[in-house]
Amino acid sequence: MYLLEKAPAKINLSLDVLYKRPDGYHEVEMVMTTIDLADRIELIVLQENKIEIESDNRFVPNDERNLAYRAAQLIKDTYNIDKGVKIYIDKQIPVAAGLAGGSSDAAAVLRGLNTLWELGLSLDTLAELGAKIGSDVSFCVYGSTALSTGRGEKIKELPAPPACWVVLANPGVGVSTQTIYQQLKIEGIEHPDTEGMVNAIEHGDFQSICDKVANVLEPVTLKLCPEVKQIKQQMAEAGADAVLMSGSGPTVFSLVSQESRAYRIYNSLRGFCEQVYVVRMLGGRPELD
Ligand SMILES: C[C@](O)(CO)[C@H](O)COP(=O)(O)OP(=O)(O)OC[C@H]1O[C@@H](n2ccc(N)nc2=O)[C@H](O)[C@@H]1O
Ligand SMILES: Nc1ncnc2c1ncn2[C@@H]1O[C@H](COP(=O)(O)OP(=O)(O)OP(=O)(O)O)[C@@H](O)[C@H]1O
Repeated sequence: MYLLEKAPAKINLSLDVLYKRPDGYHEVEMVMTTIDLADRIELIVLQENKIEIESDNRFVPNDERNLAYRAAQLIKDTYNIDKGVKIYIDKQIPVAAGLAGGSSDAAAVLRGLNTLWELGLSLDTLAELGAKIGSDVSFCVYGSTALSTGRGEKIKELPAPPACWVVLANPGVGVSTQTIYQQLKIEGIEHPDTEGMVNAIEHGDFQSICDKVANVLEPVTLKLCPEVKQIKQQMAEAGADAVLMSGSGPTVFSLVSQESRAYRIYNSLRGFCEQVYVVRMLGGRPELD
């Protein structure tokens, strides 16, 4: 038995940190949406009781450090499954880039194994399981657009933002999420207008969405990775409607209402940046089979 599952990347349209919690995590308020840059996850049921990971990307671990492996292990342990699975990861999302590649792979494995092993679990149950793997996994289980709170695992679905183009540029250096949160100084943060962003999305107001994009982790990553500033400047000069770093970075994205301008930005960054993409925002939730 075999199943193919798409694992789309996310971008943070706004990211606020409220305080550091006693458990070491940070209380956040984030608006996230999925884009059509996606890994392809192939799942093949094995009769032997083991989990195998294979990937074409040398930065992707092939053992229990892989979030996709942990997702399969969690499903097996929770529901006493004594079958195995081979997981092939066709990596399209840059690694350690602030685009939740690993989290989305894990979410795709949760959805896929739910189908393959006929477990009949709801998306809500899969999202609860996902929170045990990582803070971004619950969002990735649902996909679409959402306000995430708590440490990121509490999800309130929002309507899809107005259709637009998203240009992504990654300087080709990975950034550790843990390091960025550790170096954030909570006092003095200029908090994004999260409520305003949610309103803008609910009203389908593209201009207001562009005005309100903000990420409190951006200045922290900027210090470690000055390329982020250069990419932002170049995107703005080439005509982006909005420019922001996603998650803990270092990927920078532009929102652009017109295809021709999106390609102008893309062309201005090619050669300067290792990985540049033009994609669309996705809107809806994935269907369970
Ligand atoms: C930066 C974002 O990607 C934005 O969407 C997320 O907040 C991070 O999500 P993630 O990579 O799934 O994070 P996890 O794997 O749960 O945690 C990685 C590390 O980031 C830090 N972390 C993460 C989430 C959070 N709300 N507070 C934190 O302080 C912790 O040090 C943790 O050890
Ligand atoms: N399936 C996976 N794909 C990519 N990296 C993975 C995967 N599983 C584990 N990892 C490890 O996780 C680290 C972070 O990778 P990932 O691409 O998920 O980062 P990210 O996009 O910055 O995540 P986030 O936006 O959730 O903080 C990598 O350095 C890698 O070693």
